[in-house]
Amino acid sequence: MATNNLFLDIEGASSLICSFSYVSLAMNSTRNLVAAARTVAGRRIAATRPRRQFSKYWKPATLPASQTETKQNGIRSFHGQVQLRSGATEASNPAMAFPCLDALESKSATLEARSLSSGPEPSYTSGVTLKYYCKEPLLLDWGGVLPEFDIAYESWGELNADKSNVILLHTGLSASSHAHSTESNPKSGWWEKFIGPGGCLDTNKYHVICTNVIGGCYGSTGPSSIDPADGQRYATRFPILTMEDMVRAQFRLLDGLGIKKLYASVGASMGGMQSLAAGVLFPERVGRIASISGCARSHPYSIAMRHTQRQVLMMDPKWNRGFYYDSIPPHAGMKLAREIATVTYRSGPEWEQRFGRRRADPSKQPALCPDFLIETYLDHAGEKFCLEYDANSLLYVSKAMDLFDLGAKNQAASSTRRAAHTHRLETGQAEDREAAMCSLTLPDSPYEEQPESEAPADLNAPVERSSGPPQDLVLGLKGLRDHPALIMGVESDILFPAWQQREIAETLRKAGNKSVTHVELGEDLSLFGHDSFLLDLEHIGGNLRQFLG
Ligand SMILES: N[C@@H](CCO)C(=O)O
Repeated sequence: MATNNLFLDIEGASSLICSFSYVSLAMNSTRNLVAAARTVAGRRIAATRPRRQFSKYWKPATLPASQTETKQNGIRSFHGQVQLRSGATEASNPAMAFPCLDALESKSATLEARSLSSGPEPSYTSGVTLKYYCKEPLLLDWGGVLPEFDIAYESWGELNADKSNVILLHTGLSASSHAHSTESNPKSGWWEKFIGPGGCLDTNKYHVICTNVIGGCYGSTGPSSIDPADGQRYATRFPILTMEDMVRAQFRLLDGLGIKKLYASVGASMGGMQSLAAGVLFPERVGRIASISGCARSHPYSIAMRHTQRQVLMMDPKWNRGFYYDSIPPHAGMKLAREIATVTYRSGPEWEQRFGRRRADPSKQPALCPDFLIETYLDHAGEKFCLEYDANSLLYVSKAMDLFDLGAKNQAASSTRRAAHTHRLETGQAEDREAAMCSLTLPDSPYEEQPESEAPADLNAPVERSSGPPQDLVLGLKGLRDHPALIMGVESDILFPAWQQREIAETLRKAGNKSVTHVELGEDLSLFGHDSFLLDLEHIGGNLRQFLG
């Protein structure tokens, strides 16, 4: 039996009205309804009254006064109300209602019923796309292999005769290839206003291609795909990915389409990382680069923010170490992860203007569930996303972002690893499964705080600016010295802060690039933080249009 939507109302000292509804495939007898109500109520008040006390003291005083049954998609839901009488002394204060938790349980119940009646059915899909199937294996940077893979992609604008007008558009973390509406999928895309005839990505001139990244869940091969080796979903048997792996897969698509060189590689956020990586990996095949709100390597704060998202998700028991595809997806963990992510995507100043300190309903008592408008906004953002995107994709793609580092040392280490793994594949040596498994162990002793230096630090002292970008990055980006580059950032971005785009621009210049355009949008122009790239057509779009010519 599953239960949901419980509202508790303490009436006086001795009775409790328990409204309940639950979905069930079988249960409908009056006796069971009462039992359901008691179970539900007992669970809710367990925090203030241990359950055994509950069963001892709270007895049904009435049978359900009314009960209704609804049926949707073959799922039967029962709703009713029962009065329970208490024989216990009252606590000093009434127990609090938690509608936000009830809603979560309700969602679990609905999903459970759905999976029982119709089998698992992932809701993350963006509609019709083109698909490129690559039957050649893809060796990944950390030694994993995809024996074959699909790339979902969409395109807009005519491809010219010599295929020289292609713009490869890279997505942010959660976007699909659907950047703009198409004939087969007329829904608005995530850059609907940026792409089109005469637009920033002008489809009168350019053939724009956007792909879903490998590791994703919108048609490209990812953890929810079937492993051809055993016919089961990869789940967390999917190998660790890097940005460079995603870009290599995209270039396989370009090979398949006969496109030798891009007019431009364009992307924002994670796509801003990839637009640089494309140039670094395939300098001869990329004409120009636009990297918006991106970086040349992830910094610890952004890794930390993604770490917290992954942790809340992995702590959801429904995540089940990644093997949830036959069951209920970890929607609660996903919801929380998206709430944290949303905090990093927008900006304090925007929320100051938009929500201030307003509460959703100031006439009500403050609650521990979402209450301030900003809380209800985050709750909504989490709710919207939690079943749209595959949880394992979030883990893999976000980890790939953490691993991003275009510094020369990291590139060299990656090349060495790739050479060893290529040799293994070419000589047909079996993989050493032990070595390929994650052998990370927790440290024997917890992280220890380092002792403070003797002299007290002056926390208000101005931050010393280093004399220039790190040499490791300069060496790492030296292959881009001849590529015209647009590097754009937004002052209110806390996830990819503006200093990271300054760093890219300075690094490119130091590497000898004389065609770097660096634009930083101040708070007076763009208040939307990291997500400005999705919203600010005038400034983000305008500068991009100018750069592309
Ligand atoms: N809000 C964007 C930003 C991260 O790229 C996304 O979810 O994709």
